Amino acid sequence: MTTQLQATPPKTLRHSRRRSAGAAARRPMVTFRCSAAARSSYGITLLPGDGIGPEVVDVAKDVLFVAGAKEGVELRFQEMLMGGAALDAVGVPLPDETLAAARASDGILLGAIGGYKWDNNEKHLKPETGLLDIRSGLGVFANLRPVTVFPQLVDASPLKKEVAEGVDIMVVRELTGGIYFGKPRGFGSNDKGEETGFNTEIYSVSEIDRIARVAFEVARKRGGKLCSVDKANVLEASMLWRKRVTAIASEFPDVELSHMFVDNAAMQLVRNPKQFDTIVTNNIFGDILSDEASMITGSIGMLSSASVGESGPGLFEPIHGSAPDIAGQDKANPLATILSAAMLLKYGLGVENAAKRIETAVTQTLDNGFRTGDIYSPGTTLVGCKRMGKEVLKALESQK
Ligand SMILES: NC(=O)C1=CN([C@@H]2O[C@H](COP(=O)(O)OP(=O)(O)OC[C@H]3O[C@@H](n4cnc5c(N)ncnc54)[C@H](O)[C@@H]3O)[C@@H](O)[C@H]2O)C=CC1
Ligand SMILES: CC(C)CC(=O)C(=O)O
Ligand SMILES: [Mg+2]
Repeated sequence: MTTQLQATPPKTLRHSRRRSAGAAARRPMVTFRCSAAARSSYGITLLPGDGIGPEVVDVAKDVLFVAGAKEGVELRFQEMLMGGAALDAVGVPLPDETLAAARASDGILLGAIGGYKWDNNEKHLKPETGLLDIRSGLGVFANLRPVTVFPQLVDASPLKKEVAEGVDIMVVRELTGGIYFGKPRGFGSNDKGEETGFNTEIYSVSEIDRIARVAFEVARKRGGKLCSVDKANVLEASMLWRKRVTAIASEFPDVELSHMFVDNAAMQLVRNPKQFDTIVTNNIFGDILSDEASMITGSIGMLSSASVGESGPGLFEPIHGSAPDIAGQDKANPLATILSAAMLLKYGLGVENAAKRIETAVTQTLDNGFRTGDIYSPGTTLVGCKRMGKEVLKALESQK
């Protein structure tokens, strides 16, 4: 299935202008939609990465291919090196060829990167640096992480049934700014000669405004409620964040905006997650809160994500890491990556019917009682990563 890719990537976000009068109406608005002309053939870059990454991508690739074919869409795959696998093969975590191939493709499906072997590498030779570089290299500043409790998995959640059931949150995480990218950063020493390590949390107005607009757009299409999570009681970067999110709210009078400090948000997600509809937050808070929120659904192995920018292909990946503790044992839950493939079809290519097919096949597989270890509960059938993939494929193939 691996072939050469064609260029002409679709735009995943586009700027448009409202036609009505008024200052707010004249401001550019980011619209979260695919603007690609419908085509029948797309090139997808696969970045399996490390640990369980290749296991889950292998499974999701087949599901993606079949879902596309069912809708008359041909998907051509090209696998590229990334993360520790790239370090071992060519000495860098993000080879130029990988970034070029990703940019020239129509969508990117990434597994996960990282592992003990590279943990003590210098910063520029860490798999994680490759991940940050591809996100910024593609300009995918908006990371959407849906937190959806499948009714079949309510018992897998560590929360009480009445707290977990029906939870449906979209976390919109800023992905290419903040403390993961801020300068100065590094190691130094203080006036006592003690070694120090430091990073910088920094956001500009334009970075906040664009992620806020995406989040308001997303909230508008969902339950109309947006909660902005920050630490504006302490951090200057958060004070600016809150000021700008509040200012952008005037462009979206139909969306109800609230603000919450991140420490409270972490607590509220466990106490009463159903109070949230859409959450917008910075890079590091979004990283941490989405891992926390994943457990409401039963497992981190259930959470997919879509990362999109103003133009160019989107990056689609499960929110989990390379899980070295279970790698190579066929224990990984591939559903987060399979659902990321569905997001690729929906947000990346605009082939919404194919995305729905995958979602239906996942639901069917859970209805049929198949569970990997992380979402297992008594009375269900314990399967490995490969078998789970086969069951999803079977459900997909049985669709008309
Ligand atoms: N996007 C990425 O590629 C990410 C990479 N990482 C990297 O991954 C490596 C491991 O990091 P950890 O902190 O252990 O986080 P992790 O997300 O890899 O694993 C945390 C725990 O969740 C379990 N888990 C994760 N995904 C699972 C799945 N699909 N099915 C079943 N169980 C699953 C793991 O077995 C582990 O017990 C590190 O090198 C880290 O830097 C971490 C997060 C994101
Ligand atoms: C490995 C980090 C760079 C990122 C991360 O944990 C994430 O994006 O979820
Ligand atoms: Mg993370």
